[in-house]
Amino acid sequence: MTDYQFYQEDRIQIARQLKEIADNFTQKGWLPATAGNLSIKLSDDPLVFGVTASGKDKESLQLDDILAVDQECKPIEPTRLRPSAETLIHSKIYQLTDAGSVLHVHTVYNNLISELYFHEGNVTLSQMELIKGLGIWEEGAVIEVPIIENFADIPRLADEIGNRLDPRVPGVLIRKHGIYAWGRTPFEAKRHVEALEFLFHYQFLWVSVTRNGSLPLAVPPIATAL
Ligand SMILES: CSCCC(=O)C(=O)COP(=O)(O)O
Ligand SMILES: [Zn+2]
Repeated sequence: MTDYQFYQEDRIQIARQLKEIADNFTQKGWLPATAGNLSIKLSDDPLVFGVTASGKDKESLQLDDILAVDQECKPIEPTRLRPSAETLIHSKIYQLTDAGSVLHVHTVYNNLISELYFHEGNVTLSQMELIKGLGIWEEGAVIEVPIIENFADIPRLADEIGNRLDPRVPGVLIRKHGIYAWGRTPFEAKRHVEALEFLFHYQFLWVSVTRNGSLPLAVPPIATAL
């Protein structure tokens, strides 16, 4: 039996976990138009991880839409699937952090925030209870989420993400593209995506309220008690 065959059982397991996460994010509208890619690490040394195939509709992800790749993003065995075009970013994050899972989603609020704060290089989020969802429990915590230019050249984009990672913050924004977030487990990575998305949504609405003196028209009115 080759080393790679040895991963077989784990690969079925991680395909199920990735599908569960994709289905959940789909309900939230976070994987539109085939956007997004998701991965779970199978082995540290050598680095091997399961990642979604490129161009698949992540809103109806199938278990066989996931393939296992090595550190260079090469499939570990013959397959008709192409790994996500952004697999190099996953590999970079696995190499530089203790991530066991890396998740990437495109949302309207992460795109808005990435453009609103791009020229500052990061978005500062402070004194929000949901910062604890990132595993940061100090009172009055202030964090800065890096914002990277959306380079079309993926090796350049991956290098830039690697250069800007903040070890305390499990996520980076790519300008008018989306977010990469990660965690030691798929559950933790999902929690980090959800916490960051909540914080971006809040931040955008808060800035809209305070800059314009009113809520944006698109915000539904606050429900009144019956
Ligand atoms: C239609 S989304 C453009 C590509 C992208 O940003 C993305 O997240 C999906 O790429 P993949 O190769 O992983 O399908
Ligand atoms: Zn993307």
